Amino acid sequence: MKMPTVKYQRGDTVMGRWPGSSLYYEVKVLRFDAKSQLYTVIYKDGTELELKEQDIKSAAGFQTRSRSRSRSRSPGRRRSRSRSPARTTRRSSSRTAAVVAAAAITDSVPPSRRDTKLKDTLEVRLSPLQQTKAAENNSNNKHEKKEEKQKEENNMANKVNETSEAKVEAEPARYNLRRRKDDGGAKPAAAEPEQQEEVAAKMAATLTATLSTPLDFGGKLGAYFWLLFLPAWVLFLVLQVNLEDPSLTNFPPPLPPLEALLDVQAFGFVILWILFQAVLYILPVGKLSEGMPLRSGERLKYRTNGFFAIVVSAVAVAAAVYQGVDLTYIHSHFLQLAVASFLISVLLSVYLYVRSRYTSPEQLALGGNSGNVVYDFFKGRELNPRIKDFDLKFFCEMRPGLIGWCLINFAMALAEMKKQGLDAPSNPMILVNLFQLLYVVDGLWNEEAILTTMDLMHDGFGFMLAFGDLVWVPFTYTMQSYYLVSHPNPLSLPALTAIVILKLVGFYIFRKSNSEKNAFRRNPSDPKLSYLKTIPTATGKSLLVSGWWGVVRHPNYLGDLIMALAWSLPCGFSHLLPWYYMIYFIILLVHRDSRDMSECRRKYGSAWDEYCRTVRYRIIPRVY
Ligand SMILES: NC(=O)C1=CN([C@@H]2O[C@H](COP(=O)(O)OP(=O)(O)OC[C@H]3O[C@@H](n4cnc5c(N)ncnc54)[C@H](OP(=O)(O)O)[C@@H]3O)[C@@H](O)[C@H]2O)C=CC1
Ligand SMILES: CC(C)CCC[C@@H](C)[C@H]1CC=C2C3=C(CC[C@@]21C)[C@@]1(C)CC[C@H](O)C(C)(C)[C@@H]1CC3
Repeated sequence: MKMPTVKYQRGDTVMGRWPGSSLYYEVKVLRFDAKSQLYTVIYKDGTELELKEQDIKSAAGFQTRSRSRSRSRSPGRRRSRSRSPARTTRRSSSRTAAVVAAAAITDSVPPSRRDTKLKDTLEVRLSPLQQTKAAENNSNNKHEKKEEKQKEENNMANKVNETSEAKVEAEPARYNLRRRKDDGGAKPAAAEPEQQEEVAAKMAATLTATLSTPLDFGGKLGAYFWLLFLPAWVLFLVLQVNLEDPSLTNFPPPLPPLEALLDVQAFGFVILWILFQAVLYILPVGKLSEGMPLRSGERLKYRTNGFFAIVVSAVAVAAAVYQGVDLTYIHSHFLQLAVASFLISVLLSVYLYVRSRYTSPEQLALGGNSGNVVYDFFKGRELNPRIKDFDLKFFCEMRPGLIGWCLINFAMALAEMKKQGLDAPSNPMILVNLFQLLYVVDGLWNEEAILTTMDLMHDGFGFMLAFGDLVWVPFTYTMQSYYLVSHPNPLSLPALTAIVILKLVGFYIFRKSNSEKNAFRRNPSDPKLSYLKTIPTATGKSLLVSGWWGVVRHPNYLGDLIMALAWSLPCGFSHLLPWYYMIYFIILLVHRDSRDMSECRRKYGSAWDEYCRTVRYRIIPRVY
């Protein structure tokens, strides 16, 4: 059969870009599909992929270009020394992989900038891989005294291979969009040594690309701004909500004297609360869940007993109230409690920053290592800071602030009864309490699912999250209930019913989509998910492209936003303050979405573009 007149013909040997990377490999053209405008090509190892014309280069032109760049050890040059583009001697695979990655990057860089770019890449980005090389050297020297260290380092070298193998196994042989049920015929590429190296090269390319993450949150200047603005904003909100007529025009609000802000007793209560949660966290109750594989291939274990923690906390609070403890103290000392939590979050962030200076590079997050002290302090450097098995980031994100949020809401309900002379909390107060309690309990019940979220997988633990978890969540997410204490807003039955329905719809979307992604990430071949379509990526992970994740790119954000709307509606429209959460949340999620988009584009390359072409909207179908 003759192929239609197209640029490359069947049987042509050309260079095909590996999806998601800048690496070009020698491939043979098998066919061209005029409808999809895709070439089916076959790699030397038998892998078949469908590529677009722009991802293919003529072999002749490519070799000429490669030769002229021979000093940067381009793919072309490597080809002349080994049988396949990424094939090198096994011993030096990791280092070579990194060089391959670095060389590949030069492909996309204009010649004038190539040298500097390559130099930067090698200097700045190779530290974990250099360690791997060091591990190899160490393992050769059997008489070295530092046996422990050697073991550790050898371990790491092995892990690179283990991950590679896992990835090769997971890597589907075709780059196509179809139901996974139909995958029967598609054999995964065999895990041969040279393929491990090839995958290591791909991993290195991905790693190198990801490490060059641009600074976020407005960069270094932005970090200064947020460090000052965030605490000031909390202070502003707390002072406002206490006023008879809270309004954004009351700016600046009357500032209380310093001694009114600092309260030793309030400080003590916050410390006690955190310690109480810490004790519940370390109790050997509940499941030990595995986190997602780290860059080293290791999987950390997390004690996911959050539901147990909130139940015990509720019992303890009920017992305290029964014993006559006046929880309205939380309402009357809200500002002091917020200031105490703020101080604790600052101390924690300083500790986190200092300890991150002594942590090995592979334990750092990919984004918080800019070299600028203020930016790194704000963004967080270490990915999973732990004291023995105690995971600080996981604990702070899921326990004191989150459960504290419910405790504060409950205290606000008591304060409302006291202030308004009611026998029971008002309907709006009950709704806000129940809605937010459901949100927190659900988060704790599905605690394992947080292990596949951005914060746990990608973000370092620094001021932003420490402050977010310990101050922002408990002291600003409670604005609606605080507001209702002194601003009653009676609701009609139809309004109440409509709000409840809205909340349930939002919750359904939120829960279903989060669970779908979590189940898929944990076990991509889960038979229960076999009806879903996926796009394979060069990293070995696939992307869901049907089900909830085929409706919009962040269905979980959509559900969360609908719920946020249902939390503000009970407070009515007289003031902007109870709507603060809704406004903040739109900004947070839109920013988070774009952060995630660029991260995924870097990680998954053309597969991500394909996903975005298939699923066109980000959060709201047909709108955004
Ligand atoms: N109440 C609050 O204050 C906040 C609540 N949230 C909620 O927390 C939850 C988690 O949010 P967040 O961590 O931001 O983001 P997600 O849970 O949406 O996680 C994003 C990650 O999911 C993976 N992913 C993206 N698209 C796909 C796909 N098509 N198929 C498979 N995997 C995909 C990617 O990671 P990879 O491919 O590496 O696995 C991506 O980095 C959300 O429900 C959000 O609404 C978030 C922030 C604040
Ligand atoms: C201070 C900054 C402006 C913003 C800080 C952001 C943090 C407050 C949020 C980042 C991601 C979060 C998540 C939850 C709480 C808020 C923070 C920490 C979450 C634990 C709430 C409960 C949910 O069920 C969840 C899905 C588990 C959430 C995960 C993300």
